[in-house]
Amino acid sequence: MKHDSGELEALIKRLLADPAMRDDPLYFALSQLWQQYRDLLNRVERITHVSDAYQHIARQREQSLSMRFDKHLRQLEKVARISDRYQQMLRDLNTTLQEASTHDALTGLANRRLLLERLKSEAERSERNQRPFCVAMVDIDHFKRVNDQYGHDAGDAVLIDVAQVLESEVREYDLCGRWGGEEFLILLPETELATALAVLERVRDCVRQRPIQVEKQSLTLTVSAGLAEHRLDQGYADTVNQADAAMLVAKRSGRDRCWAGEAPPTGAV
Ligand SMILES: Nc1nc2c(ncn2[C@@H]2O[C@H](COP(=O)(O)OP(=O)(O)OP(=O)(O)O)[C@@H](O)[C@H]2O)c(=O)[nH]1
Repeated sequence: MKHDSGELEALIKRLLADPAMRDDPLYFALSQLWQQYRDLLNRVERITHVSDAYQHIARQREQSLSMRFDKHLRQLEKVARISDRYQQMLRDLNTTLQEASTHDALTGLANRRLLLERLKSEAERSERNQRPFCVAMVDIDHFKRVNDQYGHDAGDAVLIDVAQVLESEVREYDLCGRWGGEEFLILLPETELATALAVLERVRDCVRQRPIQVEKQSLTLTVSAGLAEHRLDQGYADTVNQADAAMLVAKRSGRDRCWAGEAPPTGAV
């Protein structure tokens, strides 16, 4: 006869509870077996319980690890964002410093330092390629009068205005910078004297054609320019000096003009 486990357990309980069974020789063996069976069951249940608890803790730990991981990830993302912003700030600052060290604060044109750097590299390039380049020195005529009559601020505004005209009139590959005071230097790479003179005549004409507003008055300004072509047997500083000397000839000749090449002997103009 086959019992299912539930029926069998109920049968054993009934037998062990029956007083008439006490004298049965199998009673002792059955009760011992029953006790062993229950002890075994208790132990299995305890082990299962411990295992369940362990798995629960492990799950919780896993969950809190992933939560901790997410939190750290968010913190790292925040740090990365701050670091990106910081690096962008440094890059901007670097650009500003670079700009300030190479450009004139008033006019925004290249400053003397950048002009000298470019003159040096242009002289080297010219030697390598055996190609000429020209340097022009441009000076505003009677600029002191503007300062004297309208004040230094008006003089500054005039410098900015003239600088804009020069910058917009030279070619893209020319470099126009402020040499100092009311003097501007234009570097014309790979250009012969005749072409440079044509560019400078156009620039000069533009300044004269464009009245500048100073304190509700319209001023007509002129510039004088001196031009020199770089020679391979001389340094770029000599070329700059020649352009300066040529500019002084233009001034002495009556201003509002360009002078190209060697200065005539003293007293000839
Ligand atoms: N407003 C202003 N004036 C400046 C600046 N730098 C130089 N100057 C003035 O530029 C004037 C130059 O005068 P001068 O060298 O006598 O030359 P000029 O009056 O232009 O006469 P010519 O060059 O002979 O035609 C001086 O009054 C300087 O003070 C500047 O940054 N701003």
